[in-house]
Amino acid sequence: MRYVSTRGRAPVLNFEQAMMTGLARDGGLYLPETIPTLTPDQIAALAGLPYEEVALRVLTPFVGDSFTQDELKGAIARAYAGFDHVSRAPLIELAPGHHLLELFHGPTLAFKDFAMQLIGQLFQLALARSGDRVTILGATSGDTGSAAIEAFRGLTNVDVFIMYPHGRVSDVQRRQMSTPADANVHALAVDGTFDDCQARLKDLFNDHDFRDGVGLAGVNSINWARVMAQIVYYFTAAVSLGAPGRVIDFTVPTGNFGDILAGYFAKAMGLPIGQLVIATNQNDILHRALTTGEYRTGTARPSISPSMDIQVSSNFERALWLAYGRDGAAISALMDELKSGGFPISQGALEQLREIYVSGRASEEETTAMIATIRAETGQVICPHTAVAVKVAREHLRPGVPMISLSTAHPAKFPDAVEGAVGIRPPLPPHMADLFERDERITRVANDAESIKSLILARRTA
Ligand SMILES: Cc1ncc(COP(=O)(O)O)c(C=O)c1O
Ligand SMILES: N[C@@H](CCOP(=O)(O)O)C(=O)O
Repeated sequence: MRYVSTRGRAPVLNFEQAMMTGLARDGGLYLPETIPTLTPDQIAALAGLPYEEVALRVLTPFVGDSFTQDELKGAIARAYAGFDHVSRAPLIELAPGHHLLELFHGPTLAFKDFAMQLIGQLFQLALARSGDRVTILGATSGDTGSAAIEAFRGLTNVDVFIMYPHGRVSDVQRRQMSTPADANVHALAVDGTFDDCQARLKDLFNDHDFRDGVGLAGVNSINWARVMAQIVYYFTAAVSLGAPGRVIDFTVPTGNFGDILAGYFAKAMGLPIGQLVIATNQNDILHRALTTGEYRTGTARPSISPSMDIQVSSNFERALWLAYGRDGAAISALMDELKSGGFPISQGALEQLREIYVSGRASEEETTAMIATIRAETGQVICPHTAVAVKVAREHLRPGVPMISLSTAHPAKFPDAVEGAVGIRPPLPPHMADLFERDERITRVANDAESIKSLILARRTA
């Protein structure tokens, strides 16, 4: 499989190269040149298989010959062995026809573990083969950072620097990043928003001398491997409800657009997904883009679903590339316009996007109310990101078509929001029970590429 950049001017790479490269050298994002498909029989045959086997069958065509089947199979097995649920991604019925896909049974209690645990394994295989050392730089609104630290902590050939917006992640999320004692991981509190962190990340990737000098690698969803790994649970969930024999709808709480893009790829591979519903919180740039046709950024406002406090939605570039007929020059021009505030989406591209995605938003009050409603109706306690999805999903239910809402984080990661809605603080699982007794290690850093660069150069060992 060959991978091409959304901006059309970076080298074409194989899977392993694209994974180790992260951001393309022209500033774009890598995507597979063609989308592999599974026949209805191949999809039907996934029913009842272990998660790991489905992952192997779905991911193999994307990985191509970068890893042998044994290597990939071993990496998948190790990636999911630490999950605390035998199904890895269990599906529970919330109400007749409306299901929750629980994606928080990995070590850091959010859906990020599905991809991060796997790419942690694949990075180790690739680095062992090449003998290289890398410096991973990540930007997080809370969950990617903790998942990355968990996946790469303690490795001798990797340094990990995670930038998060100071004061804008939950206490649990911050402590997940700041308490690991491993010398190779560094939590950086940036004076800014998540969008600032992501922009600084791209600044440093686009500084080719620095990038090459420290062997910069990226594990945000700018890395195609992140999106790819998330395709799998769309298959396991849909097949367990009768796909390919019936159409299934999905609602995805959305910020950086990685998770819902994985849903699009599942659909393009042949999974009969009907609606793909984008659910945003009050930072609703994507909902506004779909409804008005104008993709315009602003400043993210802190919310009770902080992981989705995002205005510049990185993976939307991939969706635009597909909608603009894979025109790298057009995407480069649009991304330049985005730096000065935004752009109108062309009519043709907008029509294509609207054929694939629908959208909705949940205000702060609606999110809180939905946590309370679900608790009252089912006894279930859901996290605020999940509540955003459930609220929007309920507006898109269709008779006879099952709806699956993605439950992207464990409620214990956001105890204040949950307590504000239902008066209880969900307990952390046993492996994190002493999280608030552990020592924290945080470096405060200015929202400035040079300061972040100096810090990395001073701290890295790899
Ligand atoms: C808990 C949670 N839900 C939803 C999202 C949004 O996912 P994406 O950025 O892939 O759109 C995030 C952040 O990525 C998250 O951490
Ligand atoms: N919500 C994310 C933001 C980063 O997204 P990514 O999928 O691009 O890594 C987070 O929790 O950090």
